[in-house]
Amino acid sequence: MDSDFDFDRYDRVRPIRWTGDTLDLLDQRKLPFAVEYVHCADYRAVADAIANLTVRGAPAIGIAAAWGAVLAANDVEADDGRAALEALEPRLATLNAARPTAVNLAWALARMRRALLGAGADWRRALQREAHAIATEDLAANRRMGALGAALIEPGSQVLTHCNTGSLATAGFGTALGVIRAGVAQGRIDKVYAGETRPWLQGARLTVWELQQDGIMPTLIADAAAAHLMRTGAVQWVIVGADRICANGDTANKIGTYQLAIAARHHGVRFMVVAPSSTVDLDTPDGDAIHIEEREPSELLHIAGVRTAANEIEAWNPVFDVTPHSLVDVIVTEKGVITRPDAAAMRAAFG
Ligand SMILES: CSC[C@H]1O[C@H](OP(=O)(O)O)[C@H](O)[C@@H]1O
Repeated sequence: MDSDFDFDRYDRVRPIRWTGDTLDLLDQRKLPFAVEYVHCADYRAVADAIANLTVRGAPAIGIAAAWGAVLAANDVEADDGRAALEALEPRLATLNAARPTAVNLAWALARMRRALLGAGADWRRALQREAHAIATEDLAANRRMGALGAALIEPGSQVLTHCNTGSLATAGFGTALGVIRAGVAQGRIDKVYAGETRPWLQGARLTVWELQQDGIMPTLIADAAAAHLMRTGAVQWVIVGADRICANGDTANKIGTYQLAIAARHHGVRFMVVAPSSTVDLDTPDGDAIHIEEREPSELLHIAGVRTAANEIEAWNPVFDVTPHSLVDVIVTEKGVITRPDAAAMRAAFG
């Protein structure tokens, strides 16, 4: 992106703040009508905040877990990093178990383990440095992806996005929403449609609010309106994030992404997945191997605490789905753009 790109104008939200003693997390359960922070003083509070979606978004939960590992060390005495890791391992496992689908949790905690194994008596500083590096690298990756993804979008385009993949889901700027921010700033994107993203409403509550902070006014649509919108010819790209990208290019993302990809292919709308390389998991061969998180049915049966479905019924609430690589036109990471992703292309890019 041009050196004069005004990131400050297009990146005003920070969901994660390390104070030196606590991890302060913007409570995304209360947005857009309340801006409140939860102050986590120990690793259990961080694990709970990840599990209950106080903080959410694949890169953001990895960053939160990294700072959770720093908090976990507060009452640990050890002569070096290896001894500290032995004492910390059960706590890292608690953090890792908070949510299963996004690989970024495991990736971030693996980096924290490596930092400890290489540390001597200064292992606490090594942990803090690593957590800070993970967040700093994520922000830089997002800004790089913004430039790479926006360059693929023809001026005058209109796009559809799903869920929230912005500053709220990352260290800042966002993944798919970072591409959209950059595309708007460069005059390539004229209109942004945002899917509401039931049942947790990340689109209606988070993406719309986040873009408003930047002065970008999206158009909200019901998830069920997406295929009809594509049929009208109104959008040229569907741009989404990812929680795990497999060795063959299959991607797990927010529930509803798979049907967007099917509709996009049927209507000749191009489909872009944007995620940092920390979301790429070459150890997972394909989408069938991904653990899809299922959350409480109550999240589907209520909106804002008000029951919206008939009483005494069953509900099934998977919160991710898998889009096969064959339906993805491009994957954008900070390392580059992969066109028509498949196992060979993933090996060439990341192997
Ligand atoms: C850049 S965020 C990636 C990903 O995370 C979101 O899921 P959740 O809100 O449940 O954490 C969504 O799938 C985004 O696309």
